[in-house]
Amino acid sequence: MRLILLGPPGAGKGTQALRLVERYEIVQLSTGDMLRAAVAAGTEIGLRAKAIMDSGELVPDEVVVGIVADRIQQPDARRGFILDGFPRTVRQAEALEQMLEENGLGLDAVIELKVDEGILLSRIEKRAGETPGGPRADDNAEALAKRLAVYREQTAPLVAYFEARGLLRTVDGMAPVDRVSREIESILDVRLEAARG
Ligand SMILES: Nc1ncnc2c1ncn2[C@@H]1O[C@H](COP(=O)(O)OP(=O)(O)O)[C@@H](O)[C@H]1O
Repeated sequence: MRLILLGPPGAGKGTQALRLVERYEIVQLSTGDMLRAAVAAGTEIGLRAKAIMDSGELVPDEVVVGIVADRIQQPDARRGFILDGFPRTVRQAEALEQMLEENGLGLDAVIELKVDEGILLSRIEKRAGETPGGPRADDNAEALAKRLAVYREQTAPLVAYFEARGLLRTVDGMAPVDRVSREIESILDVRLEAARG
């Protein structure tokens, strides 16, 4: 099972990814988490990425594409993966398509979590208060406004991109967490059945 979770910051991608990881025995590949780990470890990529991330802008495509290309080759990704926070631009989506093709792999689904923008700030404030070790540097109103603008401009076009490829499924991200999970699972179970023939 290989899928993408698409949606604005605060849509619930990370929460849903954790549940799907257990159910389908696949790994969650969150480019945000990987970049934060690079920042914490003080690697060259981390040093380049920190200020960009803190402001809510996107890290350059070639940086994240490189990280993902390495990661999907790891043995634990062989059973499948959930991409959370990637792709975020059409160029990233094209690069993904190419790297999957080179590895003889395809995507099973792209799940769009649709939410009202009005609820995102309060969700992110809630997350900031719950994060062990303190809030993320970009979980504040100013960076969120930037992240939302970037989402609208650069990431939202991916909805049409994946729709055109017959991969897009939209789920109501305003519903309670369990309900969202059930909807995603029923979409994925149908795909798995179809794949089994
Ligand atoms: N695919 C990506 N392309 C470029 N930058 C990324 C990507 N994924 C994560 N980042 C950087 O990391 C930040 C945090 O990402 P993430 O944890 O996915 O946040 P969000 O809560 O907005 O989904 C982004 O604002 C961006 O600076």
